Amino acid sequence: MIPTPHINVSEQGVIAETVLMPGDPLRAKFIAETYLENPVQFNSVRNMFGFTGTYKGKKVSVMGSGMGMPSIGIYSYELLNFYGVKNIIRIGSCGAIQEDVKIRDIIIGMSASTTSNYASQYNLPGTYAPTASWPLMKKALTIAENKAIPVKVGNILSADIFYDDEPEVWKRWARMGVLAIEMEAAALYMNAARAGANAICILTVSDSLVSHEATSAEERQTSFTNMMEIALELA
Ligand SMILES: Nc1nc2c(nc(Br)n2[C@@H]2O[C@H](CO)[C@@H](O)[C@H]2O)c(=O)[nH]1
Repeated sequence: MIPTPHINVSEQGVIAETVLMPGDPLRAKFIAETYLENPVQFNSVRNMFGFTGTYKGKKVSVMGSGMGMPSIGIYSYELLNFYGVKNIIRIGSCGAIQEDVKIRDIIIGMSASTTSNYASQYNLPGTYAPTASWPLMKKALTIAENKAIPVKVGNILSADIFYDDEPEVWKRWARMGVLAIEMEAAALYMNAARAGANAICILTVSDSLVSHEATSAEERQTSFTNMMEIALELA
């Protein structure tokens, strides 16, 4: 059923089997123009830009996911179920909730706890654990090691709320060892698992709820070089 309601592509093969997904479509444009050879734009529906090009000769696509699980839930579902995408690599930003997780650190989400009800659609008789795909995790860690890029790997929280009415609620998640908060990974991991495909979430820490430090919006968009190198090599 293509084109899908949110991606205006009518042929298979226009979108690569591996798609990088930043939250911000402007960051997808920046990545395509900065890192890909011969990038071709394939989507502009609702300004959720998507591009396909090559990186070191490998075909790869990059497309914005939007903020929040409803948004990444729509785009990743269509990519995985209607466009033959096999691997989705979320590249994003997050807020640290551990003392030893500093701004600009790189985190890979081994699992994604969540406050979302996204899993309720599967009617499971228990608590599902949204988990990154091991083949992508193994390769990402090898790439990071070879490039001497330090990464922290662990449980992250995919929240539905950015401005929580109880501002200190993150401390309860921190007590459980959760490294950082973002708003997309859990839905991506569930969609990928349900589609028999692979997904991973590589994040740069752009703010800390512990130290109250934050990087500027400009820094968020352009200074994620290390994360990009891992993600592109992984693709
Ligand atoms: N809920 C939440 N999301 C965050 C935070 N820091 C960052 Br960057 N994010 C991510 O950035 C966007 C919100 O600014 C969302 O897409 C989240 O994934 C944070 O402290 N909390």
